[in-house]
Amino acid sequence: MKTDFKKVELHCHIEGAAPPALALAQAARYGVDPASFMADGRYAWRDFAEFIAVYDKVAALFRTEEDYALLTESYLLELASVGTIYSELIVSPDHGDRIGLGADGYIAGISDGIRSAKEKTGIEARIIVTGERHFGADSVIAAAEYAARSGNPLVTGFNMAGEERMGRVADYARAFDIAREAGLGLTIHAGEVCGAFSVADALDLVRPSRIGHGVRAIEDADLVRRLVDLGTVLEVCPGSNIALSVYPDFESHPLRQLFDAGVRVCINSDDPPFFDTSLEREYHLASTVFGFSDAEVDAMTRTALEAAFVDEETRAGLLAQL
Ligand SMILES: Nc1ncnc2[nH]cnc12
Ligand SMILES: [Zn+2]
Repeated sequence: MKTDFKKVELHCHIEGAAPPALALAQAARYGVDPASFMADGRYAWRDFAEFIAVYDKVAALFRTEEDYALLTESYLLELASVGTIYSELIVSPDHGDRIGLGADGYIAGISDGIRSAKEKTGIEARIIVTGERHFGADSVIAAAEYAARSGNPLVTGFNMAGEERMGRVADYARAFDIAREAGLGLTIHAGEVCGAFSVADALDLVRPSRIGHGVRAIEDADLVRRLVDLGTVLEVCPGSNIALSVYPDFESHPLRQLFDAGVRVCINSDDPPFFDTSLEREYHLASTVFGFSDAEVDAMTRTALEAAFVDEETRAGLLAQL
């Protein structure tokens, strides 16, 4: 088994990449009591709803452009150190607004972090603006409008994350129309907390080229065939799914079944320190627990690059590195 895979990640939330030690340092700096989101040096939550609430509290510890530049650069340097050549970061302008930094400062800090990591290591990265479902349809539409007019060449995609049980995809479809018209790549969290119907809704109403998670599509054989026919790429995050109890253990996780059925899948970490994971660990799990051969792991990395929201010249350069 190879251990030095070239790696690609399409699905990691920027605040979800904050190591607990950094969050604690930020809390001390801003005089925030960490007791409501951390215990014994770890993020503390018991279920998906609490996880989302803790995520938002951790996000509120990053308050300046410099805070975001440091967080972004640190995560990308870590990725580069384990052989990652490309990363897409899921970012929410709402978090910038909510701490008073504003969306522009928030994206500027993240962009600075991306540029300095690229200078130091060569790692390529892009920004996927996301609406947070639990902040309501208006805020998701505002996030799409922001992404559509951003003019920042690093902003190449639009996503929707957050509490999947809030509303139906139809309530948020307008946001995706705005992003599609602006030429952004589309991906959406679905089939994580909610069942196969949420993936079908996403395909019907958003027509995304990728889906965040999507693993619960396995509950509907016709839907699995539809994903195969469409070539939709699932950004699968196994460690996250186990930590959030979408599945009780890796043995019950459908990654292998989806791959064998011909669904295009790739491997991601989602919010690594929240789930005691890392992209490196997710790759390791693919080889060990899921039993993928080296060639199959490389094929998933290739799938990720084929589905990446980058221009064709950048894609060709990245594919050439595999
Ligand atoms: N796994 C996840 N699902 C939905 N929203 C999220 N935000 C951060 N991580 C998330
Ligand atoms: Zn996610």
